Amino acid sequence: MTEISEIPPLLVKNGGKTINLTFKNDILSIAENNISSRNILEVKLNNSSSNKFNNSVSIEIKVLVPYSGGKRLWLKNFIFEVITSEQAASWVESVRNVAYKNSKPNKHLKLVMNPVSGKGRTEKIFNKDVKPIFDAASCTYDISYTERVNHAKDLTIALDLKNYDAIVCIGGDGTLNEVMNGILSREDAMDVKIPLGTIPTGTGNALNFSLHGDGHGSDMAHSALTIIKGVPMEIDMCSVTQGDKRFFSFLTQSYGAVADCDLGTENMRWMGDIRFSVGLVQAVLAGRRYSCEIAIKFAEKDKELIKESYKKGYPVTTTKIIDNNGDQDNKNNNDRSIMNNVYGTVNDPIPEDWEILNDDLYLFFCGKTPWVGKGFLIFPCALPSDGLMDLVITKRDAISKTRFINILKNASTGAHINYTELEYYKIKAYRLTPKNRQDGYIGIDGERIPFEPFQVEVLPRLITLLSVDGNYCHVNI
Ligand SMILES: Nc1ncnc2c1ncn2[C@@H]1O[C@H](COP(=O)(O)OP(=O)(O)OP(=O)(O)O)[C@@H](O)[C@H]1O
Repeated sequence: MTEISEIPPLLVKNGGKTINLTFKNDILSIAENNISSRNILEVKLNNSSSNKFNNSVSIEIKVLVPYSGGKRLWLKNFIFEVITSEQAASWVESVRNVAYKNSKPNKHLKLVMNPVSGKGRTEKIFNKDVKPIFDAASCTYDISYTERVNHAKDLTIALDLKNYDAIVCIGGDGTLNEVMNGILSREDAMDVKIPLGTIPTGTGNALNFSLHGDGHGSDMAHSALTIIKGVPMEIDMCSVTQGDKRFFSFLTQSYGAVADCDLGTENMRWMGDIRFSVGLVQAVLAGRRYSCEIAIKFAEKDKELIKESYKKGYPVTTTKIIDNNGDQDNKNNNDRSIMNNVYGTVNDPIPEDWEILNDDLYLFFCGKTPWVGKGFLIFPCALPSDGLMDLVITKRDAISKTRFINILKNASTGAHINYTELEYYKIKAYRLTPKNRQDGYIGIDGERIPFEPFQVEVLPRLITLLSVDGNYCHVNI
């Protein structure tokens, strides 16, 4: 806003009156709401033969105006007849410079569209809610439609990236996961800097909630705006090994009640978001026993320290948070050649300094993003590139079923982590070996993987996203 106030006022005609057009007064009063430079999509001078003013020059401003309590944005065009066209030309230039101070104007985008994501209305949603905003910002694009599982990954591997300013996934988190795995499977993976954006037409859209918070996470206009005006943000990726396979996760790995409710409720998709809550209660009441051995390389065990560090901005230099084993190098090293696992794979012996837990659990949930769905802020201290994963564990013998469900209800605000029965850690790596059952659910970024041991570690800053301000949406903990 400070930059906007630096733009001098411009005399224009509006409704027969001559007014001083400034962003602080006139545009704001017309829009009856606050407009920041981020919301200005395009401003240009027109010869009035093409609009309602005769033989004069007009100024046209396309902005996204907040409405509905600021939760939604509405695309509006304002047109004013200008008094002096020379003065107007320099005014337009100033506004453009402010509006695109931190981002490239007129981006050319690669859109990867999953037509079956969410309720299968992806293209309709795009055409109605997103395309007009991209057009208003003079963004151009070409679209590839995914036709099968892993198609987004294959498309990304084959993509000529130099043609684009960003890759935009129009779908859910599964589509994003495939595109990220596609980038990291390319021969030039270590040199790829192209940022990813997301239009949340999936069912969960965890990344978009993490970028924009609960209020704006499912809003198409906010998401489009972040693609147009967003700031690059590097994120860590979790390298997962299972059997002889290796792949990447950017959101979560889950075992226990949350995995069952996420993956075991495909038949309830018609319910939308509610299916997760219904599934969770079902899974817990069914009294399933989630036994496993977990070997963990801890970084920080003290919940209060984790919260304090988050408030101050990770990473902090407490003696506890920093461990060695070459990891410190990893964390501070900008060299993206660190695609190799520091801790080997699930087929190697467990490193000696890892701690082993053998417990029956309700929940094992590990992740890199604060929100894992609307109203589900399970990892409030998660950060995009602290080189660590956040881990939530609840042991069966520590808590009753109803208490567990009640604590998880508090995950809408992140307050669940204040309950002593819920363990919250920062970790570097772990191996989970399911026990006592032949089959069950293990979820990686919300997709099911075989019910077999798997190992995960964090590799720093491998993918770049477009974000609102270079961080995930701030959480008040
Ligand atoms: N044409 C297609 N037909 C069938 N499956 C597809 C097709 N295109 C993509 N897929 C698969 O659809 C799966 C789900 O996609 P996506 O995650 O984007 O949507 P979602 O499941 O609705 O959202 P979320 O993951 O946020 O819950 C992906 O794993 C992808 O492989």
